[in-house]
Amino acid sequence: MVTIHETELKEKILLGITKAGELNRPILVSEVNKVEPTEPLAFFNNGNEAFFGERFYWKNPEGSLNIAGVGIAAQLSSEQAEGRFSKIDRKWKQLIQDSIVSTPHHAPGIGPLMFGGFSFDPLKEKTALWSKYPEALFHVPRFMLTMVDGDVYVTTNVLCTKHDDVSLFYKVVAERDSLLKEDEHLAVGKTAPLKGMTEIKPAEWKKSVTEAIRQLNMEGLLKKVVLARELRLFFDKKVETGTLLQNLESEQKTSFIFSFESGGDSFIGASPERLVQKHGKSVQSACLAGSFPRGKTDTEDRQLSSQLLNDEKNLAEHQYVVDMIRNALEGACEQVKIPDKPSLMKIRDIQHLFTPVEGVALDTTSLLDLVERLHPTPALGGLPKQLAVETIRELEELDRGFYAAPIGWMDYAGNGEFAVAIRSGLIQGQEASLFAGCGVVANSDVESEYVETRLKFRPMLSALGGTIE
Ligand SMILES: C=C(O[C@H]1C=CC=C(C(=O)O)[C@@H]1O)C(=O)O
Ligand SMILES: [Mg+2]
Repeated sequence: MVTIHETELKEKILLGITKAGELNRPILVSEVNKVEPTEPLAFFNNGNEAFFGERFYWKNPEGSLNIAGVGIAAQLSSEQAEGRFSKIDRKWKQLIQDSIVSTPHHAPGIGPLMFGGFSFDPLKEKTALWSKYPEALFHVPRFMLTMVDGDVYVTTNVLCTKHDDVSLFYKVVAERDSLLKEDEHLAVGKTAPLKGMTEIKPAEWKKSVTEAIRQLNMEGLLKKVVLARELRLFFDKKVETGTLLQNLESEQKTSFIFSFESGGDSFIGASPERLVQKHGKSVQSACLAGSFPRGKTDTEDRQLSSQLLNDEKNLAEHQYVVDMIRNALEGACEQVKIPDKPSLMKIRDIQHLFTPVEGVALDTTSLLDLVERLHPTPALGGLPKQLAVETIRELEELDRGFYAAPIGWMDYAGNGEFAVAIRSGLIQGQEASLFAGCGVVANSDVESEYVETRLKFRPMLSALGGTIE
């Protein structure tokens, strides 16, 4: 049980209500309290009854930052295709500019923060699958538990309007107390039994890969295109997302673990791929493309690793990503440092070619500028960017929604981090869709690409109690 001895929130909310009247717009009031160690996943689970559909969850691969958001104080969204990144950036800056923030604690990820993401391609025709997720969607949580390097903080965010009164304070404190006083039971065990699964149109998918290979061999501009497909799962009961997150955490220890709820659906994943992190001026990104299976024994695994590091097709697939990320960041950074050769990232179900990227941002560069420049990298779209996205729009049957797009957070100081939402799935009650794609280049082989996508379904499928060869 966590107790917060309230000091200033009431005063600040009353101030917020007055300011909202003066400026004639809602004012965000935010307070941070340090609390006894509490698991963010337990806090997330405590919100299951009262706040289902209004939560998010985030854990970085290093395990140094773990955030759970419950409830929605404010929502920022965009249905526009053009300028959606800068629109969200502007809306966030406006909200923060007038806000009243009360905190003696300063670190990326505590205090007012928005969590959410963007769709992969706003110009792709939409299906019912992603009806709960617009082209850009961010939530400022009502309550947020952040664990930073082992210390735990609760942020309370209240959006005050001129019509509110002091009862708002009592309501918020009662909600927060009930969230924090719940028995912090960690969900353990199994998710709902898996009843069946269907690969969505695998033959059509292979045909589009064949067509992409044909186009890549035409001596045109297109160098690489990433094509993805869907696996639909059916369960006996509603999937417990808290349990799913716990399974992902224990099975995918070095990945970003994320969940973002909207209107009753949950978009969840264990992504190994950082799109970009910005802390102050320091920028980190990563190139992750080129894949081989893991070996069954150490010897076989080492053999596969050395083959991957020397495989021409995978090295080409990887190099396109390195070149594009260098280009994208050079316009927004003073310095960009990238090693000459890739190393390996080995995760439970697969191994990848990996090149880390470091930069120093220009003073004028915001995190969402970097996201816009990078999305989609050739690990998710292809090369050249525009042509690859158009090719995907035409050849791929899947409505990607938030799959393969940026997901993450940005705080009031402009710090934040976005992962690429791969190894992910959309949970819809008793059903789920998992997504996996692969980088197709001129000398790709259709059958091997198909097998590669099967490997990429595994992290989510295993955490949901399924298997695929
Ligand atoms: C598009 C996906 O993976 C990307 C990231 C790493 C390796 C990839 C590859 O080797 O094809 C993909 O570019 C996915 O997992 O759905
Ligand atoms: Mg590949």
